[in-house]
Amino acid sequence: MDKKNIRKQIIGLLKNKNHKSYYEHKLYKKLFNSLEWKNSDSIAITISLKFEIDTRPIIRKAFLDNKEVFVPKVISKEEMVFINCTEDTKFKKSSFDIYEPLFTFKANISDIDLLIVPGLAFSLDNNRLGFGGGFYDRILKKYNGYTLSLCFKEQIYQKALWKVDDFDQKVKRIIY
Ligand SMILES: Nc1nc2c(c(=O)[nH]1)N(C=O)[C@@H](CNc1ccc(C(=O)N[C@@H](CCC(=O)O)C(=O)O)cc1)CN2
Ligand SMILES: Nc1ncnc2c1ncn2[C@@H]1O[C@H](COP(=O)(O)OP(=O)(O)OP(=O)(O)O)[C@@H](O)[C@H]1O
Repeated sequence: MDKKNIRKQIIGLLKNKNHKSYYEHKLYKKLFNSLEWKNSDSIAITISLKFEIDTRPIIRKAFLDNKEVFVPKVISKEEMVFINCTEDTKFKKSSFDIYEPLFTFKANISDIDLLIVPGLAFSLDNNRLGFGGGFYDRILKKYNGYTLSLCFKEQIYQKALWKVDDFDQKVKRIIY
C-alpha cells in the first residue's frame, strides 16, 4: 500500500478510537516510567491534533518534573524548528491547524535530550510513517539524543507495508 493510503486509513482508525483516554493513560504511564523520560532534562513534543494521542498531559508532567519543553514550528516547506516553551508561551494555529508557539528562540537540537516523534504508522523494526512533510526525517537524520514514539497497537505493523525510502528515518523506541 502507498504512504498516502496508509495515512488515510490510520487517521480514520484514530478518529474512531474507542476508550481513547483509557489507552492514552496506559501510554503515559509507560512513558513516565521509561529511562528515556527519567534521564531527560529536556523534551521536544508536538501539540497534538484531536485525533492524535493527546500530548497535553505529557507537557504538564514535563513542567511538573522541571524539564525544559520544546515545541516544533514549521517555518518553511523544508524546515521545522523547535521553540523553548514555558507555561506562559502563547500559541497560534498554523495553516495546518496545528498549534505552534509564537516565535521566540529557536533551539539547538542538541539541547533536546528526548525527542518524542509523532507518527501515523510504525513497524516493529522501528520504521515510521508521518504526515508527509518530511520534517521529522530531516531532524532525525542529524539528531543524536533519545527518540521515541507513542502509538496505539492498531498503528503497528509487523513490517512496513509502505515503501521505506532512503530518507525515511527510524525512531529508537516505540511505546505501544
Ligand atoms: N500535532 C502535530 N504537530 C506537528 C506534526 C505532527 O505530526 N503532529 N508534525 C509532523 O511532522 C509537524 C508538522 N507537519 C506538517 C506536515 C505537513 C504540513 C503541510 O503543510 N502539508 C501540506 C502539504 C505538503 C505536501 O504534500 O507536500 C498541506 O497539507 O497543505 C504541515 C505540517 C510539526 N507539528
Ligand atoms: N533528509 C531529507 N532531505 C531532503 N528531503 C527530505 C529528507 N527527508 C525527507 N525528505 C522529503 O520529505 C518528503 C516527505 O517524506 P515522507 O512522506 O517520508 O514524510 P513523513 O516521514 O511521513 O513525514 P514527517 O517526517 O514530516 O512526519 C519526501 O518527499 C522527501 O523528499
